[in-house]
Amino acid sequence: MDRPCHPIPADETLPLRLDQALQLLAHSGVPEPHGERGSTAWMQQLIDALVELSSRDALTGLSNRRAFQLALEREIDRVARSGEPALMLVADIDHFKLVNDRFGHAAGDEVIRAVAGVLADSVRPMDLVARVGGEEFAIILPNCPHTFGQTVAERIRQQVERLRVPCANGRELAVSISVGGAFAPQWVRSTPALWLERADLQLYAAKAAGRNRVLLEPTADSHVSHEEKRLLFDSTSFQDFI
Ligand SMILES: Nc1nc2c(ncn2[C@@H]2O[C@H](COP(=O)(O)OP(=O)(O)OP(=O)(O)O)[C@@H](O)[C@H]2O)c(=O)[nH]1
Repeated sequence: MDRPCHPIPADETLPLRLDQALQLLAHSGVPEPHGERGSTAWMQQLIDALVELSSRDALTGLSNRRAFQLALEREIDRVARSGEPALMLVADIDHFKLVNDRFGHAAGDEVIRAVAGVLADSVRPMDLVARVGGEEFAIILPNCPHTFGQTVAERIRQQVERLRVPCANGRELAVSISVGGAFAPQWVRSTPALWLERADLQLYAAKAAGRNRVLLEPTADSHVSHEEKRLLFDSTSFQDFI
């Protein structure tokens, strides 16, 4: 739950060391805040810029794992309160090690950047796309009806399949992704870890089934795990009725 935010009075006796923060922003291509240096408005812009920077993945500009975890917690709360369906997709580039081994790490980075671009362009502005590992991405799709899940995930997979990434000596690289997905259990309190684990299970299954495919957890009642039921009905007497 969001905590109330109170303005903090400035302490005139404590000089602020801002050089490193400003250097970090300059190094990341973020312009210095406008206005009078040290004023409250200036400080707020500085803080906002640092928060933004600490939420982004440096290679792709997508949300990073930290921002993803925060968004995941917020989404779980929202689903439990509103009952709206929300889908989590996890996508991993297939045989990515071969790209690095054959074409070099720089080409590998280009592929990661290009795939990130496709993922970001394939979803709605309200969806959150994050790079959560080396060649692994996660997408949270709030308010995504069950019937659209497969279509959305399949569209993303196909768009990556069509991608051609230019690399040294005029060649173009083609890659594929495997995608796993799971819906947040509606009206049931879940945890970020459990939701992610269910999507990951589908990703492993997609890899094991041959890669370059989408597998979503079936949306039957059975998708509410025992652990999630325990979180909702934290009493043994209720569990017997489920
Ligand atoms: N170029 C580049 N490579 C990375 C980065 N992060 C991780 N990697 C590499 O990504 C590769 C991931 O390989 P694996 O986990 O073996 O998986 P894979 O080859 O994609 O095979 P499957 O996932 O089983 O299809 C490793 O070689 C890592 O070194 C990065 O930021 N840039």
